[in-house]
Amino acid sequence: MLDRDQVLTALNAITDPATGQGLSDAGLVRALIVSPERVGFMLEVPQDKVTSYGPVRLAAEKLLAGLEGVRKAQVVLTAEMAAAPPKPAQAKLSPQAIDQVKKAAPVADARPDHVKQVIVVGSGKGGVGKSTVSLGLALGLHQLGLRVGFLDADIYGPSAPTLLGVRRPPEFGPDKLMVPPEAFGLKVNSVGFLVDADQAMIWRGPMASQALTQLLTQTRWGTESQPLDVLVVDLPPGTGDVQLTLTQKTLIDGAVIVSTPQEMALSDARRAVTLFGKTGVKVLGVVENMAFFKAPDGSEIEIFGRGGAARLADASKVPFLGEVPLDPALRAGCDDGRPLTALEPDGDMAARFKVMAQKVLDGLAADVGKS
Ligand SMILES: Nc1ncnc2c1ncn2[C@@H]1O[C@H](COP(=O)(O)OP(=O)(O)OP(=O)(O)O)[C@@H](O)[C@H]1O
Repeated sequence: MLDRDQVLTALNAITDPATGQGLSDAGLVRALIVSPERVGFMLEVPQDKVTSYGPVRLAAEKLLAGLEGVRKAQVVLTAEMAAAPPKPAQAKLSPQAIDQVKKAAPVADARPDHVKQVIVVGSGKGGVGKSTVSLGLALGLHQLGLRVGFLDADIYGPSAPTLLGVRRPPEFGPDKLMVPPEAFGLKVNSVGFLVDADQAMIWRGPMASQALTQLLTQTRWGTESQPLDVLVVDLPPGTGDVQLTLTQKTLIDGAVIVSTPQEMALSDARRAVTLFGKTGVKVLGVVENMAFFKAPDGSEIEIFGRGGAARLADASKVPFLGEVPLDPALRAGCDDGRPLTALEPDGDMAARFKVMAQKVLDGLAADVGKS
């Protein structure tokens, strides 16, 4: 089977009319998908040159279709995003830096098409269970009867394909939008579907931001007749440029912050609460993950301490959404692509996430339609 490098090399046989370089070398090949069924990519060109690149798109598609073993080839022509805002230092932004970025690039005032509400789930620190909690919340919202999408925006460590056991990349529809695969009732898209995890890890800020923008705006999350009620976005950890890009690309209705009980995690979570507050995003609440472990005798062992997230929420005057216990079954479900709360919708874990989902809904503007 072809690999990515072979495809990128082959695409260099087509010349970019603007630079005279091969398409790959010119950096025009984005979101390349090489799977046994198909090869495709987004040809991303400056906004004012989209029409003139029509023949290049056709040539690229023809070239891909002619490669050995390729059954289906698809090249989508897309306009480049507006220039990225001045790149803040990764992670830990000072309030002054946030203010500067805000001035440079205004906050978005619209959501992706046919999406009623967008919530983001963030954490100051990595590894605190943000993806696990995001997915639990998304499934909880779905169990409350909403149409829910799950966007894995963790560019530096996409986990949705593993968490949900979905390996199939999205197809492109006739409207050139990605049609997200569905899993456990959720519409899912992830940077992990578009690139190898190792490749995503080395992306620089602006590229990561562009990939995120494409996932957000070029996915058919809903339709006119069946709009998505809530899109849950699992952010990368930290308070860096991806978080800020998002506030510039979509209206965000609220943010949920996940923390473990340890002070180190809490101080980073506090920073995340501040970041969203500064960028005008309503903080819907804080979740304490790994709050305790329930021993076989029923006692609750507080391995990492307990209650810090509730105190943080209190001090920051935002809601405390609830505790998630440390549970080997939750971990196993994540590793196997069979989420515990979907498999046991009446279990204790599902009940916890449903309560959190309800609190999230209570915090959102009341126009989320149940359908
Ligand atoms: N409450 C829990 N009980 C048991 N295991 C958990 C729990 N929460 C998370 N885990 C496990 O901890 C690991 C890290 O979780 P997860 O990937 O959700 O964290 P994360 O904050 O999204 O990480 P990062 O963003 O740094 O990649 C995973 O193996 C997950 O299954």
